Amino acid sequence: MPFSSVRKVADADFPTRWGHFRILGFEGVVENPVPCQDGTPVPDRKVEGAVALVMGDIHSAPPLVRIHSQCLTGDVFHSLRCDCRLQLELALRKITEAGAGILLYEQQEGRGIGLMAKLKAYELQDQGLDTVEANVELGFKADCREFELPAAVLQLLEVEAVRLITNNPEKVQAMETAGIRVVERVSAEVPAEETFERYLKVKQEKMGHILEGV
Ligand SMILES: Nc1nc2c(ncn2[C@@H]2O[C@H](COP(=O)(O)OP(=O)(O)OP(=O)(O)O)[C@@H](O)[C@H]2O)c(=O)[nH]1
Ligand SMILES: [Zn+2]
Repeated sequence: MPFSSVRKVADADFPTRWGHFRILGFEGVVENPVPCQDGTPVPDRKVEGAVALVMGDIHSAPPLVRIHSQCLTGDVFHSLRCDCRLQLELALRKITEAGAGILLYEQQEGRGIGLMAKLKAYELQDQGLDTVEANVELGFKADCREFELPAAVLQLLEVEAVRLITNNPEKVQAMETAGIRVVERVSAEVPAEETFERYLKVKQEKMGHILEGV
């Protein structure tokens, strides 16, 4: 389900607490998106946005790249139900230390089910279901994300090979399928807090995440 058009809509200066980036905005059209929830009709096409924080020379060698999926609860409120915020910080630190890299922030909140559905999934998790079972109970797949837009953004940035910061082998596979060579997987593992230990265990056991300390 290719993007018929991906275009850069903005490119601006972006100082952060970690280091000095440029912030780029991209927009793409997904043709025939795959349905994610049982019984819910999907439009023929939808417009999606993604943000890239870019630092340094990203062309003379495969750059560090983090594809971070939106997690309002973690990224904004520093939730300790999940490891997202800590992973975001880890990635920004690694890129800054390397002096070069790309953080792609894509907007498939809640592994693509959306914010309200994710909050409903949290309710179900409070009743004992795990992160996968809760999605399924709500009629969703365990993971509804598609990574064509991040891959297309990398192609637009003329980046063909990357060192991908992730614990998720499916993300590596998704990049390779979309034509981005992953020359190295760089671990995105963060120290487990008690509040999200079980969540990590489920990601390891049911979603195949590579986690050494869990
Ligand atoms: N549906 C759902 N989404 C969640 C839950 N907890 C976190 N998320 C979302 O999960 C996404 C991040 O995916 P993860 O499974 O944590 O990690 P990943 O991106 O697959 O892999 P890494 O690259 O290793 O981080 C974000 O969009 C979060 O909003 C949950 O309990 N239910
Ligand atoms: Zn999260």
